[in-house]
Amino acid sequence: MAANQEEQEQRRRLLAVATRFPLPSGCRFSYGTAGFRADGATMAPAVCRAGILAALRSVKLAGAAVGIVITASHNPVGDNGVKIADPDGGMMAQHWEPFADALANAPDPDALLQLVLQFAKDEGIPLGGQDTAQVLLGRDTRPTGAYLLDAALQGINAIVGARAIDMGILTTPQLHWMVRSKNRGVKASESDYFMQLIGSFRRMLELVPKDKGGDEAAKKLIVDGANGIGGVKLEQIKAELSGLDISVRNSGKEGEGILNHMCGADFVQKERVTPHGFSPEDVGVRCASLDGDADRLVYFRLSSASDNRIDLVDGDKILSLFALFIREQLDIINNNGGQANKSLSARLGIVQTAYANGASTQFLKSLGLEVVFTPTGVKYLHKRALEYDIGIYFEANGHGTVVFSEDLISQLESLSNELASQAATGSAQYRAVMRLLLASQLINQAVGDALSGLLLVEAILQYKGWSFQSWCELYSDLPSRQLKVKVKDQSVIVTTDAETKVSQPSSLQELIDKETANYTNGRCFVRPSGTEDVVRVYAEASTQVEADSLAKSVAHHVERLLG
Ligand SMILES: CC(=O)N[C@H]1[C@@H](OP(=O)(O)O)O[C@H](CO)[C@@H](O)[C@@H]1O
Ligand SMILES: [Mg+2]
Repeated sequence: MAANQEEQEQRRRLLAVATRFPLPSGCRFSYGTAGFRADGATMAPAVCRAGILAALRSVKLAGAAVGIVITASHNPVGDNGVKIADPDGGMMAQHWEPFADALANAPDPDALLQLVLQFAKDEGIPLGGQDTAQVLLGRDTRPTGAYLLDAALQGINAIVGARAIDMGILTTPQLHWMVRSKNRGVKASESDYFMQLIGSFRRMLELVPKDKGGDEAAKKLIVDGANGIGGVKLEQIKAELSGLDISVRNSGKEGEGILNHMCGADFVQKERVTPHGFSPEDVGVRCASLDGDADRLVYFRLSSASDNRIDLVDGDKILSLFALFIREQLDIINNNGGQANKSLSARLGIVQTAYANGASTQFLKSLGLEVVFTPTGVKYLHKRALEYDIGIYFEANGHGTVVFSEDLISQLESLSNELASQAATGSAQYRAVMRLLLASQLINQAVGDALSGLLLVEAILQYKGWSFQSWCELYSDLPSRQLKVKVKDQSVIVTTDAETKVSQPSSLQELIDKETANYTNGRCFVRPSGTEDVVRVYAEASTQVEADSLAKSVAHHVERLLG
């Protein structure tokens, strides 16, 4: 096609697709903490436009694969959403979010066309060429998933030269992993993903010290699959996880229950009660809970047969376990009889948000670890973690992972080769090097992944010979309370210092300070949610009664000031 014809074709396609997916009146989409989310039945225009956006992103990045995930994570089953993964498997670069918002809210076909043409011109995106973009798509088990997949495909196909590849029904982290792998030129199918997880898990178990493993009861694990895709995938692979005896509840099977309803990681972490599908017979057994798209993981144990209380191990304690394990391996490697040529220089960093329990931060700092804070949302945490050789990040709600720098991986590889060539594969140092290399393969470095996180937790518990109880006892959580306040306009609240302080309205911060000063170990902050139409209030104090009371009084101020 001649250049002019290509341009005409590009215009025609954009106008046609925008005409097929008009924006319903009164709808306003915002790319929020984790993409666009709303009632699934209203999402098609936003998802179609996310398709256009993803294809443009791929053209901009010279045809590197970009991902689209259709999911609303832990939200109720009627909701759905869409988010875009960049070529490295992480979240879409934040400087494209204003364009994402503008595109999703373009009021009519002509406005949409002009917006795309202008943006392409400003960003230097060459439109109209052949084979210019590839977009991988995945969706969770929601009933609106197939319908929204079609909307996304139509959006992608509206960009001339773009190719859509439907990867099927997947966990969110699987799709992120596939995008990352494809762009690194390694095999990127679902079976490659499972092979990597299962293979590295098995090899980690082979490195468990002989006096630690072997306890049959410790192998028993019950997993709450939130009636979502995580349970389905775990059922598929659990027979191959030889060191573990897993049973899946809320597995997503027909008739077992509703997605995220009274179950799943968000429910367990926020409500702190036994999820649906568990019985008094499960008291004392180690349990894990995934969210609806399996990118969050928390652990718990039923405390007693007579009520529904649980002992919770949240993202902060998973992070602490990972940090201890990694630090221990680095210490073993570097404590090698002073052979400087065989040591590693690795900067280990921990990234948390203001929602991290204060006791976890104190614990990590007491180990001498560097702990930094970012605003809420994986896009911030992940980016910060990449600044270290090993960056570990977790949100308290269980979303997190570990990222390893390329440089550290090559240092580890050459150290392992060197030790192997000296017939030192039985040495403690070699085994520690291998544990780190295997952990870097087991953990999903693209994004937080409940399945890979769960396998790393299980491998570490076996390595340390720890029960759930020993893990729980790492430190005691400070009592905390989270509340949601509905206000007229949540965007009135502006925060600073990684969301720990309100800068506007300034009178609100003064009130928070005044209330907090009344409590021993009091800590409190408020911020507008990026996924729900609410203001969130978080409070911590020495007792539960005090944490509740601090949260309540601050919530009251928010209500009074913002209406
Ligand atoms: C307090 C809390 O749990 N906030 C969650 C929630 O964001 P909000 O912006 O707070 O609505 O959803 C995000 C996406 O899943 C997750 O990253 C974040 O941690
Ligand atoms: Mg999720």
